[in-house]
Amino acid sequence: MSRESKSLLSVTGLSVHLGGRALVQEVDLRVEHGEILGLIGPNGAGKSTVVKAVAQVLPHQGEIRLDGQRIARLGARARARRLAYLSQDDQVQWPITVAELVALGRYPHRSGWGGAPGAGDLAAVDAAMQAADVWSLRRRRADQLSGGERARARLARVLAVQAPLVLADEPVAALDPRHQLEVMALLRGHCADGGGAIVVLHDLTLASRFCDRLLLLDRGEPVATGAVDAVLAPANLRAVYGIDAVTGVHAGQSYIVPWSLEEDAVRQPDESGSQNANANPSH
Ligand SMILES: Nc1ncnc2c1ncn2[C@@H]1O[C@H](COP(=O)(O)OP(=O)(O)OP(=O)(O)O)[C@@H](O)[C@H]1O
Repeated sequence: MSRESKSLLSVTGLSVHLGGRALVQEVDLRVEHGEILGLIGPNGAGKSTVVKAVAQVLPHQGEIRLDGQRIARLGARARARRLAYLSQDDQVQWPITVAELVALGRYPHRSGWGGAPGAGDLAAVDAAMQAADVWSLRRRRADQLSGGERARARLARVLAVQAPLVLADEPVAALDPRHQLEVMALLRGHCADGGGAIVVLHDLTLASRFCDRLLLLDRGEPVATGAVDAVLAPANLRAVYGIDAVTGVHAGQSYIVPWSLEEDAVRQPDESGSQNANANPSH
């Protein structure tokens, strides 16, 4: 069996052209069962475009396989059961309750795209609302929630699918620190159960804490991919973001905190002993 056929997701030579422009060019990536791949890069780098192409909502070139099967050959229902997509567009347009919004995640499992929900569907919806901490909001109108509440309700809809692969485009952008940690831990839990995820993140601290591997994009092209420490190397942060970062180790795990613009990055270790990336080139 080839390496690709074992991966939960493998993407080869992904390119997206829209409006006469190449938005993404020649991106390769894979997600193994049990793994979070963090997709990072500056604004406009092409992160959402990659995720949308994998979710099959944008035309693209290249090969995308789920557990070795070409995704283009899967029917819409089979695909929707195996891949759940949390888009960056965070609006809820309809005056439905949170419970009804989350139940939309079960449609791929119901007969005839709209048959009555079974006990398994109801249990999945309840579990997803509990996990995303929106149980107490379940009777509230989804279009009247705060940004953070809405983000968790939309995440619950994605969790309710119980798809092996989750594609989450900036799932923590609107969340307070506690809910950010909870959402990342939820995604880790999904992977611990054998699933996998691509998570688009701007927060490099969360990326270093929760992702197994990273893919760094810039201007539509891959700059670095692989182990977190290697991708977040000082040279990459400077080249792509024009920043330097403080790094350290806590509880046996390395972390990173974006610290300064490249121009004023030359600093001495501070009194606490932390060093910036420039002073600690080995990262
Ligand atoms: N429908 C479209 N038609 C033309 N260009 C588009 C379209 N959607 C996005 N783009 C362009 O493609 C590039 C990549 O956009 P994309 O949304 O993938 O970036 P991103 O890395 O997710 O950015 P951000 O961090 O700001 O969300 C940008 O230059 C954007 O303006």
